[in-house]
Amino acid sequence: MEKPPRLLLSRLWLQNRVYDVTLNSVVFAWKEAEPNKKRAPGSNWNTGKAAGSHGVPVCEILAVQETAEDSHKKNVGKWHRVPKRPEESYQPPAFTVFYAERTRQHRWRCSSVTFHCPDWGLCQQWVHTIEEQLSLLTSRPKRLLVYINPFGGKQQGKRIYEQKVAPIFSRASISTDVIVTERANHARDHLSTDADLKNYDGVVCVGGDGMFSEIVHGLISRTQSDSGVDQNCPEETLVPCDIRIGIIPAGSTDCICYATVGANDPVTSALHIIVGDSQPIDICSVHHNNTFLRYSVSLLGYGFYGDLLTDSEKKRWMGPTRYDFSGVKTFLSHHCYEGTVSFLPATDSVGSPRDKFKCRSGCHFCQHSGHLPFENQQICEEEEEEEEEEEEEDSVSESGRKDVWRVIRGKFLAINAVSMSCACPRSPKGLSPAAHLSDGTTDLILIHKCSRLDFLRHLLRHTNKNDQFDHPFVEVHRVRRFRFTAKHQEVDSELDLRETGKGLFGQICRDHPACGCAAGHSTWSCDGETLPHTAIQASVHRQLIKLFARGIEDQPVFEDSTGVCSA
Ligand SMILES: CCCCCCCCCCCCC/C=C/[C@@H](O)[C@H](COP(=O)(O)O)NC(=O)CCCCCCCCCCCCCCC
Ligand SMILES: Nc1ncnc2c1ncn2[C@@H]1O[C@H](COP(=O)(O)OP(=O)(O)O)[C@@H](O)[C@H]1O
Ligand SMILES: [Ca+2]
Repeated sequence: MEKPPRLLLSRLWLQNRVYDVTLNSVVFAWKEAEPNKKRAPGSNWNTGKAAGSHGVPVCEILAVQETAEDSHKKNVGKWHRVPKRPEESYQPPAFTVFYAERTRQHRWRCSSVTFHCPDWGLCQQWVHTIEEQLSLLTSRPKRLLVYINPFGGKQQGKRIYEQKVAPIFSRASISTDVIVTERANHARDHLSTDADLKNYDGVVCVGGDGMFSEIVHGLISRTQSDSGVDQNCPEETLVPCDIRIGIIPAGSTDCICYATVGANDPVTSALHIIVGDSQPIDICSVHHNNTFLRYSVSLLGYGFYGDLLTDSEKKRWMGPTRYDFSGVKTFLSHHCYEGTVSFLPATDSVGSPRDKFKCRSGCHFCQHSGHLPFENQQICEEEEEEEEEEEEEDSVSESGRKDVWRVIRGKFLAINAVSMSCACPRSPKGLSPAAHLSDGTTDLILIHKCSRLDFLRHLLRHTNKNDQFDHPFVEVHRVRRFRFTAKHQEVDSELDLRETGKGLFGQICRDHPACGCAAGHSTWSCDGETLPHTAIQASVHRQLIKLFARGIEDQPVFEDSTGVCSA
């Protein structure tokens, strides 16, 4: 590949050693000019191939500034390798470049390097030229609207933002308006009606998956109402949201952050926001008949995860450990639930949930997978309903494509639909390790009735390398739409859930220990919120929102465009 033209080349000092420092539009690099001299061990950083050679992609430079004011003495984030200054009072002209550095397990941190120049003119030339290159990076946000949930996770959201994130934003000259929420749905309501979104290049969510869900609901609702789209219509094609969302993890599960960045680390997330990353994300809309219920980004779960969540809500005071406590309790109760799942498999999708390879940064599947128009799917669905077949039902859509709705009746311990892997610290590979972030599909995981021991074996496989789908009682399908109806609703279809309410069904549940599965029903948990209906239909909307993320990187790879840069 042809090297971009060099913009600057100077011989400068770094820690009393002489370096040849270069800048082109892609890489800022420095190489020791006298490499044979004895050097302190461990002086390479992550991109160093040869000892004394270093490079930073321009797109990962956070800021540059003249160092006369001795900026590195300020308490800005967690800076590393603070350069030594000459002892004498005379301060030679110097500039500092702040950049994102990769460390272990997909974490990034702030780093900096300070070069001393022979004169101020050269120093200013470096600062201006680097600033000029940064100003060409148009995907970087300048103004952000930040929502902090002070009660998420371990109630550290405000502290995390103030101590770890705000200083880095300020270093990168990002201006922010910060709203600390005062009640649940404060952020959602503000975004869906009041917020003047034209003033911002992005929205930042400091909290967990539940808080992120609020932001998503606010933004999607706002976008649809601005475009005259009716969210209550399940077949409606929704309008994608323009504005990107950044997640600063400060919740209990933080799976959306973990599954899109590879770590749940506030500094890493802040750096992905600053460099202006963009990762589209699939969203699943959930309806009950023609009533919109919620959007799901991570886990839409019935049975095990629904019951677990319902129980854990009463234990919010426990913080994140409420999930482990309720997990054990729900596991021991071992309820299964009878019902019918029907789904439209993503037959035109090239991927499968059993694939060995995973969705990674720049994923080819996500970029190229298409999606069926809703009209075609609707035709198939109606034919399926008329025929009332139990097994598979085929039809040919108007486009000539063969669409297949499948219907599965059974007794389930869990029904999980995940539009992304749902990787999180509890399960680093997630509920569906090969799920894609933005391919327009969701992985539907059905755990049929089985023994406690078998279910435990299945759960344990979420924490090790074994395949959690390789059990006779587990099936997994990659789908575009699905429906669920609980057994009791099939028997008495006239029953109106809206009138009878959750209280009555709670009673039915307790009255019928669900080991027999005949009458009990569970609750759907949707990204940590419970849904008021058990009969639902869900549709995936491909790439409806965008995050300040880039997906999980396999191995950091840098272009070697100066002959200095490396991996
Ligand atoms: C035996 C160990 C089994 C470990 C199984 C771990 C599977 C974990 C999969 C987690 C998927 C998470 C999907 C994300 C959901 C979130 O959107 C959502 C909201 O998050 P927020 O509170 O941050 O706002 N979070 C949740 O719904 C919570 C899911 C919690 C999963 C914890 C599971 C613990 C299971 C423990 C079983 C113990 C069996 C022990 C038998 C002796
Ligand atoms: N100021 C607030 N007071 C009470 N609840 C809030 C507030 N702000 C947000 N919430 C709600 O708190 C819930 C949990 O938030 P989240 O940040 O996801 O934490 P966690 O991961 O611990 O569940 C969300 O459903 C959100 O709507
Ligand atoms: Ca997906």
